[in-house]
Amino acid sequence: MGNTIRIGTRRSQLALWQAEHVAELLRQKGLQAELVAIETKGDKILDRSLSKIGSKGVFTEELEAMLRSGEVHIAVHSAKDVPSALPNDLELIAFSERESAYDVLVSRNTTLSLQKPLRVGTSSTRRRALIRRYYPHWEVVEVRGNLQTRLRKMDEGLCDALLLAYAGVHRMGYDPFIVHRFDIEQFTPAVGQGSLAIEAHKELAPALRRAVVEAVNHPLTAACLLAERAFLARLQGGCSVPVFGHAFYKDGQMKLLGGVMSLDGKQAIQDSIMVHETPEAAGRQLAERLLQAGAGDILKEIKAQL
Ligand SMILES: NCc1[nH]cc(CCC(=O)O)c1CC(=O)O
Repeated sequence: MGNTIRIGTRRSQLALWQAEHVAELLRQKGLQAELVAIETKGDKILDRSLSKIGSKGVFTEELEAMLRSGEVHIAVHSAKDVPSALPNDLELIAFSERESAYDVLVSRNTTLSLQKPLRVGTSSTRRRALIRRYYPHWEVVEVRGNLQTRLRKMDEGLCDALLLAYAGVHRMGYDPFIVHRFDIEQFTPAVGQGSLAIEAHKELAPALRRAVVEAVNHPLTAACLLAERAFLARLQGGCSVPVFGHAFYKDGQMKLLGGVMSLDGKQAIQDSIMVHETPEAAGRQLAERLLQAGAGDILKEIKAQL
């Protein structure tokens, strides 16, 4: 191929780690790769909660423009940050092998008791709702920004602990500050959590596209992500809505968990499905089941509140 594959990425340390991870996977296949890092709208807006910015894709728009102009061949995203509906001319061509998808509680105080009242920082409505439901004695503090910024805010006293994705905490080397790991069945992660999505223009040269898929795509993870994203697409939940979905393999069989929760955590509709047909069909089917059980009313109420 000869040419260097240019990889578009955000500029946060986590995004750079992730893009470098993809570059490394490409290099292991004998390809050349370099990063092109930019600052996105989502990185700049730190004073408003993400749920209030409204449109999804605040982390992806600028990278998508670079895919269209040809400045980069592929863009690396946290799969969780990619909206379920993509622009018509772009597609996700690969999903990396998923890191453990669960959420963790991070604190400098490693003897923290979860039974005590705590001020816990998050900016995710999913995590806020889950805290309200399962840890009602905690106070939720809005803490935004990249991981380093959030940790600094915690150190400045804004909160006692942060609720975060293990994947990011681990990639940044903050494992020593993990004080609790949440159960996936109870504290179900956001769709895509822990995996990286590779986005490309539909007209990317076929040989290049094939090489990237070959080097980066992890078929079992990709199958899970297809189920989760079909589930999310049917419910039209973005990162601003407490919708959660997580697929995994157990004994060679895929299982998809999914649910919707009201912002105050009081109403929850959740269910699971064993995936026998295509992952997409199972994702849609689980979403239909939740809608029949009343998830639509919860979603409508949430959208009116935001
Ligand atoms: N929306 C922020 C975001 N997007 C991806 C990750 C973590 C890495 C991952 O889920 O792969 C995070 C931080 C967090 O939720 O704690």
